[in-house]
Amino acid sequence: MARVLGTEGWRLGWCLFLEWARREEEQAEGDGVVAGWPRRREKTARPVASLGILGAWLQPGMAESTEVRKLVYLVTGGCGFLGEHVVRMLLQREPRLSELRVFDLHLGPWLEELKTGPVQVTAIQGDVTQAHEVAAAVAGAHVVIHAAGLVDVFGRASPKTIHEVNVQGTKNVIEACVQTGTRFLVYTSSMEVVGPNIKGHPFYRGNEDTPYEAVHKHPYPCSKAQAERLVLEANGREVRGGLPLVTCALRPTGIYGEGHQIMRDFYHQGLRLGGRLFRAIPASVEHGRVYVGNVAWMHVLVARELERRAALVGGQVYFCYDESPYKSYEDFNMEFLGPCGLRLVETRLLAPYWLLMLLAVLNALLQWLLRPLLLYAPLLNPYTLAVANTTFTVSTDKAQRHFGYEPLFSWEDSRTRTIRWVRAMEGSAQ
Ligand SMILES: NC(=O)C1=CN([C@@H]2O[C@H](COP(=O)(O)OP(=O)(O)OC[C@H]3O[C@@H](n4cnc5c(N)ncnc54)[C@H](O)[C@@H]3O)[C@@H](O)[C@H]2O)C=CC1
Ligand SMILES: C[C@@H](CO)CCC[C@@H](C)[C@H]1CC[C@H]2[C@@H]3[C@H](O)CC4=CC(=O)CC[C@]4(C)[C@H]3CC[C@]12C
Repeated sequence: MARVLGTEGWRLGWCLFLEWARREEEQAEGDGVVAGWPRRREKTARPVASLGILGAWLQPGMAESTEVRKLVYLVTGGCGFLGEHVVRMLLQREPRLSELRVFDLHLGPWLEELKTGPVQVTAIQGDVTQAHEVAAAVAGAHVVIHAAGLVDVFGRASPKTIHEVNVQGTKNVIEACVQTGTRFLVYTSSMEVVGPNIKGHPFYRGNEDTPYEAVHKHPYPCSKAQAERLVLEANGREVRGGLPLVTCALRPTGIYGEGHQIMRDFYHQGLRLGGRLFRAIPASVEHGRVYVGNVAWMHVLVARELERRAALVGGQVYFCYDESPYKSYEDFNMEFLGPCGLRLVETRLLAPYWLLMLLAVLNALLQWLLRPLLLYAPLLNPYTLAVANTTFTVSTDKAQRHFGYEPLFSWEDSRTRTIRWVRAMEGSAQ
């Protein structure tokens, strides 16, 4: 009996010691803050429950992998082209994730298949222009990746709508962070906040510090520039609970990869034209492009590092870059469309720049005339022609220096994946 009691007593003592150690550890993590992260409202189930408290000691690796799952992320625009890649990347590469909230005006059916994994995926159908919807989605999140936006350079939406979604929507996200105590905000900005400007000045292999006269007229770049400014100005604002907000902005150049709608449009246009696309832009005009997987990876990395390197990363902008080659917009597209059976026909003599501009202006005029009857929104308009026809490329290592970014996908990988995706479209939606 004494012996049994002795054993029980030893066990009890050991358990009490472990419990004491656990509480000490939690205490050390801070009051309501786990190493700078606000603690989740509901308590995460302790990972070693099935093994008993000793399990934590018996299987430290296992305990570690589940124990760390305590972060809640929110991705706005999570069902868009980039957003979907960010969502999938977070699930694959953010081991501390416990819940992933995907907020979008239009939810994708593919979200369902993500709901079976270890991370709770919460789909939220909502509108960033509605402050209360945004606040409800942000409440309790540790990190917000704000990728929702109205990407329209074709005149489909009115300038007012573009402003409401891109500027007011971003204001709502910032205010929601401040009100609910969310400390970390990553904003998906765009190269367009810099240029090309309306004067057509080239930006050749520039970086974040390259002087450039950023002059905008078009609603899309105007809205992105305004929204980016708001996000950067919000860095350091006190959020609920008294801690400072940490923000940064990522500026992708032209994103490409699986799911890219404009690539899809070019592919189908080529098929309609008997497997041909016609060169309109001189091959010497370089246009910066970056693979969607690498843009997503940059978001995941910077979101992770916002806390650890708040002083360095907070309030900063980073161009998104990888090993994609510098080429003209059309030549770059041919890297994928060529292997899928399209060819680029040289028409420089047939279509000089003045003629293209004439066509572009005609398109704009037609769009305006037809607006009361129908939406005419072709790819070619004076703005898209100017962007495609002005060199804009970046060469920088700022993201590598500040938060250790290296592209996850090589150029070969990015190319192969994109070609595979285009090939998968063959025969499908033609
Ligand atoms: N596609 C590109 O080449 C580039 C895109 N960007 C930026 O990346 C972000 C994502 O762009 P993409 O994925 O290309 O566009 P996308 O149109 O595929 O995705 C945007 C997502 O935002 C959602 N959204 C739009 N209005 C909303 C609203 N009112 N409330 C909630 N959700 C709303 C859309 O439903 C969509 O799922 C945007 O902020 C865009 O400005 C930046 C540089 C280049
Ligand atoms: C003249 C046409 C003949 O083939 C080619 C027209 C191509 C244009 C539709 C694209 C050329 C450059 C693109 C833009 C650029 O990549 C920068 C962008 C950044 C963003 O944040 C959103 C998208 C875009 C404006 C992108 C849109 C399509 C082009 C204008």
